[in-house]
Amino acid sequence: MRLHKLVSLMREGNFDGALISPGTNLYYLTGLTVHEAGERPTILAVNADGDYGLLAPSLYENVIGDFPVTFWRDGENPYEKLAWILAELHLSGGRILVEDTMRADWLINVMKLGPFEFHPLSSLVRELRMRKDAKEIERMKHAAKVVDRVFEELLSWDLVGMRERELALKMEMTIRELSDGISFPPIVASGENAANPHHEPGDRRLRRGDMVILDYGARWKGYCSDITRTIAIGRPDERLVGIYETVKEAQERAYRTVREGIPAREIDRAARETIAEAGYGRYFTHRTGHGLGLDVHEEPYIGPDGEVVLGEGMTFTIEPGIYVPGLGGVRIEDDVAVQEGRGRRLTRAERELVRV
Ligand SMILES: CSCC[C@H](N)C(=O)N1CCC[C@H]1C(=O)O
Repeated sequence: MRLHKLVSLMREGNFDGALISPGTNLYYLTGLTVHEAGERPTILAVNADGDYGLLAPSLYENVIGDFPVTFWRDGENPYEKLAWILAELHLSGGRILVEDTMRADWLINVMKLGPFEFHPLSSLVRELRMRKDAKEIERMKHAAKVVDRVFEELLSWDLVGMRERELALKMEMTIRELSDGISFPPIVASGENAANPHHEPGDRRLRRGDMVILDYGARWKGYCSDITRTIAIGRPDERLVGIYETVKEAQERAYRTVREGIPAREIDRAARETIAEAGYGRYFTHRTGHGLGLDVHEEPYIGPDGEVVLGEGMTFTIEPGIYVPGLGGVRIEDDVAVQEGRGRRLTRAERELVRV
C-alpha cells in the first residue's frame, strides 16, 4: 500500500490529515476498488501519524476485506460516524488535504465537523502518480497493445455507409472483449465533423472522400491507453491529405523532442511550430497532450504552459491536430513513456495515412 508515501509528504508539508473519497487516488494509495456509491458518503480519513479509518455505506460490507472500516446504514447519519473516526484520529481540525473530486454536499457536511483549512489532495499525490513504476508501465503497455489491435481489426470492417455511432459501438465492444473496458467513450468524427476535436459520434454515415478521426482507449488493471488515428475513405480533398502530412510531422518532431530533464512545454512547442510553419497555427486549438495513467487526463499536461520537468517513468500522450471548419480535421496520437532518458512509444499502430 502506498499510503505511507502520502503520509511522509503530509509531514513534510505540515498537513494534519487527508480525507479521500473514491476515485483513482484512493485506488492508487490503498488498492481499494470501492466506487463512489452515488450520494452515500464514503471517505477515508488519514492522519499524519499514518493511522487511518474508512467510512463506508453498509452495502459495501461484503466487498471491503481486511481494512479498518466503520459502516453506516441507510437511515443513519454518516457524518456522526465520520465525527467518531476523526476524533479517534485526533483530526477534529487543522490543515487537511481533500480529494479534489469530493462531492460538494459531502464537503459541506465535513466542514461542520471542525475548523479545517482545506488543500487539494492532488497537490501532493500528483508528484507520486506522475512517475510510473515498472508494473504500472507494463499495464499501460498492455492497454496500448489492445488499441493497436483494435485499429488493425477495424480496417477490415465494411466502413462505407456505417453511421459514426455504429462504428463507435463496434469499437467499444471490441475493446471490451480484449481488455477490462474503455478508458472513455470512443470518438468517431467523419467528414466536416472531424473539425470538432471532441465530436460526439452521431448519425452521419461514413462515405467515400471522408477523413475520419478515431480516438479511443482501453483500460487494463486500472491503467488507460488513448490513441488517435485518422483514416481516409477513398480519396479525400487534397488539402486534407496535405494537412495529414503536417500533423504527422508535428507528432514526430514532438516525439523526438522527448528527453528527461526538459519542461513539458518544449514538446508542445515542437508540435505547435511545425503546424504554424505550415500555415495552420490557428487551427491547432488544443494542447499537444496530457499525462496518462489511472486517469485518461492527468499530470503532466503537455501544453504551452507545461512546466513539469520530464522524468523517468512519466507517461503522456502526444496528439497534435488541425481542425478546419467546413472541411474537416486530422489528429494523430500516441502514448509515450520516458524510459532511459528518452521517449518510447507505447502505441505502435500504423502512422502513415491508411486509405480504405
Ligand atoms: C477523454 S476524451 C478525449 C480524449 C482525447 N484523446 C483527448 O485527450 N483529446 C482530444 C483533443 C485534445 C485532447 C484533450 O486534451 O482533450
